[in-house]
Amino acid sequence: MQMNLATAAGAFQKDGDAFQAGSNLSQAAGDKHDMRHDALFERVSARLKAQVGPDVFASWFGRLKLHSTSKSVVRLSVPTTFLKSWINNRYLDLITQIFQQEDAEILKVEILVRTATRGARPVSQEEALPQATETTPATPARRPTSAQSVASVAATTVASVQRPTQAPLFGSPLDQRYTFDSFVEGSSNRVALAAARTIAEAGAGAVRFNPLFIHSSVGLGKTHLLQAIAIQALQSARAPRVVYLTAEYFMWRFATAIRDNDALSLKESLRNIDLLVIDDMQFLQGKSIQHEFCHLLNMLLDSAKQVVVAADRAPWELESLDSRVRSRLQGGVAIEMDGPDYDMRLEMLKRRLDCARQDDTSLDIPGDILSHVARNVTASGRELEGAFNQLLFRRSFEPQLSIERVDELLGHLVNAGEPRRVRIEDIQRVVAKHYNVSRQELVSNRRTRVIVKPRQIAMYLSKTLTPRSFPEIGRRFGGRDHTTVLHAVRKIEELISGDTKLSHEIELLKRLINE
Ligand SMILES: Nc1ncnc2c1ncn2[C@@H]1O[C@H](COP(=O)(O)OP(=O)(O)OP(=O)(O)O)[C@@H](O)[C@H]1O
Repeated sequence: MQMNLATAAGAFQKDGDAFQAGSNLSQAAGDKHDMRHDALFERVSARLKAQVGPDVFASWFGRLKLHSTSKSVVRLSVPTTFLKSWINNRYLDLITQIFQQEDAEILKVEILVRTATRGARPVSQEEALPQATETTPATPARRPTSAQSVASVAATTVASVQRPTQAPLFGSPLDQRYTFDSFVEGSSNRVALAAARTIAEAGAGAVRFNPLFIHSSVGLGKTHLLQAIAIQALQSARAPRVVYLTAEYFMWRFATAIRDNDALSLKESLRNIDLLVIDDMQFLQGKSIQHEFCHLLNMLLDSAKQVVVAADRAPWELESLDSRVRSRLQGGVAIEMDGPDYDMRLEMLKRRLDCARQDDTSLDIPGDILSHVARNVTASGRELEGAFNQLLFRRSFEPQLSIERVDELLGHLVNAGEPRRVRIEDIQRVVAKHYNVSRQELVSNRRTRVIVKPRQIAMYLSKTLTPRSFPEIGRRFGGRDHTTVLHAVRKIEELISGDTKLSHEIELLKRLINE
């Protein structure tokens, strides 16, 4: 699972690279900024970085570029509509202020979307599509018309926060503790959080990423984030009709409706929702249920209603799903979340303690114990929650918990779920050595049999031994498409099932890699 700061920052910047070439061209064609302005931009960037901190800067401003300048207007460009909207909403005043401190003549700063600025024509929000993330496949996003803007969703509630005048539809219960306020932000989830907030707040002019697909391994906050979207949307003045469901609940509800001959009215009630939030998508099963879901998805997306989905894997890896559902889910934006780092884990524990203190003000867990737990319980938010509950429970009859005692109590959680991290480079090195080829050959374009098979085995091992996504593995093998990796993994799986020699060979390679 990899959504570290660099990839998070890169996630919305895919077209940035495409622009690089364009930018040179446009400069050759006489872009209106000179060395003086470049230096000004550099100074402003440095001050901005100092002000917002390197993490935030890397996430949101890493690909901010100077586009053009006139006497009083500075135009900056970013690769995606999402970034433009984000910066406009949150940082434009600050950026303008810094520019003005550097050059008092500057009156205005404008942010443009880069791909669209290539032709020197700033595009409107409606024209610019949200760009795919690094984990988004090439399938082009559908382009809703401006009249279909998700930003224009109107409103009612469905789940637990209901407007009294509206009859509720249906939904899984929302946990009111799962809010944006209680969600700890960090480099591993910054992009997902930003996208989630944008959808929940979606006012006029909001950017559309539809469907938004959030994926991560277990316990990393998908449910928390999805519920936060639903809760916040329900609180908004626009009062959208929100349905939050787990895939299992959807299945159960549809199966019951079909059994009771009530499917029509259920479908009718779902027609009018504005925001559909579906959790644990990997559990959606059954041909007819998937057919219904596909129908609902098509209907909502076609009428530009927002859909948010979470699963434990990327949309194209949801192999049990009907290909039409999968394809529709791939048409939006997929964002992967990674595990929390130490600072995030510590912050999660502190927030939990603050929360617990609201019920019992005498509660206290010393800072050194909290940081010890944050350092050692690394697997996921869920393990951390378990560790915290253990501490709280124990503390009531063992008030003086020592670090040693904490280790004893939490032994089963320490480093749980985190086997030694295997790196793709290690896999490539071991496989290359074993098959007597070079690492360069493994990642090259050569398609001779002696290279292709080891390459496929290395890809297979990368998928099974690391949490990397198909696109990421593809990139690490010479920039190949994710479908090539998928094909390799399937091929090797198939071969292993009928070829004992190969299966032993792979077991041996696994042992060598893990040594
Ligand atoms: N960034 C975060 N900030 C605060 N709490 C978090 C964060 N990430 C995870 N948690 C907490 O960790 C616990 C597990 O998170 P959650 O249930 O949302 O994970 P999940 O990704 O949906 O897992 P699963 O795949 O098993 O459904 C929850 O109590 C959640 O509040």
